[in-house]
Amino acid sequence: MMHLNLLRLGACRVPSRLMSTKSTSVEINDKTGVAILSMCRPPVNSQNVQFLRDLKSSIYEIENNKSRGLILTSANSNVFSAGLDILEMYNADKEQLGTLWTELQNVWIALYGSGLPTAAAINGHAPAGGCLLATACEYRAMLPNCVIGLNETQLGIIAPKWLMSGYQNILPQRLAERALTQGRLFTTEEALKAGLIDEIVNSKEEALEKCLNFIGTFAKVNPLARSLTKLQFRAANIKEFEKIRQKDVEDFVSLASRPEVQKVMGDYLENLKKKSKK
Ligand SMILES: CCCC/C=C\CC(=O)SCCNC(=O)CCNC(=O)[C@H](O)C(C)(C)COP(=O)(O)OP(=O)(O)OC[C@H]1O[C@@H](n2cnc3c(N)ncnc32)[C@H](O)[C@@H]1OP(=O)(O)O
Repeated sequence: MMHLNLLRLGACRVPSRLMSTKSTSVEINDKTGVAILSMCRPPVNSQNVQFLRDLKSSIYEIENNKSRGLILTSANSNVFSAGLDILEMYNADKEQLGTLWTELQNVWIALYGSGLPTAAAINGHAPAGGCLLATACEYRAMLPNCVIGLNETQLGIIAPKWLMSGYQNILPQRLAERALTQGRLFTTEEALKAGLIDEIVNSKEEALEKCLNFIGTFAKVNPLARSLTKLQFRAANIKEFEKIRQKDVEDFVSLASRPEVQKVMGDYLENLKKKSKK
């Protein structure tokens, strides 16, 4: 009887810390049952194979533990995620490129296809793969003086359709096309104006609070009805992705291993290193 009461009170249903991997940590808010998934691969949460595998397993763990929602954020102070780890794409062989891309696909489908309410507390820059993660979520709160966007064309690579779908769900077609072809990074203020983010916040705490409030708006909605409705909106993108999944890996490998694309990546990396030494 006592055990039943405890369960009703939720006292042992939700642990305060669920799981950690090498590059992620998950905390459950005891009051709300919402999971905060923090990415922690310093300095910039660049997405290598291990990081992507950790992220995927944390997302599924949160989903399987029947949390009430998922908030994605960064444990680093000024970067949400710098996107794919260019060091793992530069001078990599075809097998390594294929594995990296497959893991990026796996994370995207885990997050984009999650039935839970999802929100991104963007407490730093979110270029490329960082923007991909943020736009796979349903809501975004972001700190000022940061950038977000899909800048792939600047690296000589093309964002395939599935990768653009979060962007396309949010931005008007004309703006999305222009931003993607330009490889544009939006400042926080521009992102709010364009509708790419929902709120500008002054601290990570405020970002988390806004995300919690967003997830709280579903408190009185039947979770199954909510989740199926969300997935109806996303079904066409998911179906299309599943159809081309393998070919998409082959296309990426073929593009990313071209000498001219490797050269752009090498130069880009060198510029990044020069900038960080200044
Ligand atoms: C078909 C293809 C579709 C492709 C889909 C996804 C592709 C990608 O995700 S490609 C990755 C694109 N990412 C970027 O263009 C971001 C590059 N980084 C930055 O612009 C800045 O680092 C950032 C604004 C995120 C943060 O700026 P700072 O806080 O000033 O940090 P630093 O620039 O000094 O960087 C610190 C340190 O990290 C290294 N770094 C940064 N980004 C990456 C990265 N993506 N991969 C690997 N390494 C990265 C940077 O070189 C510095 O290293 P050190 O010089 O050794 O300190």
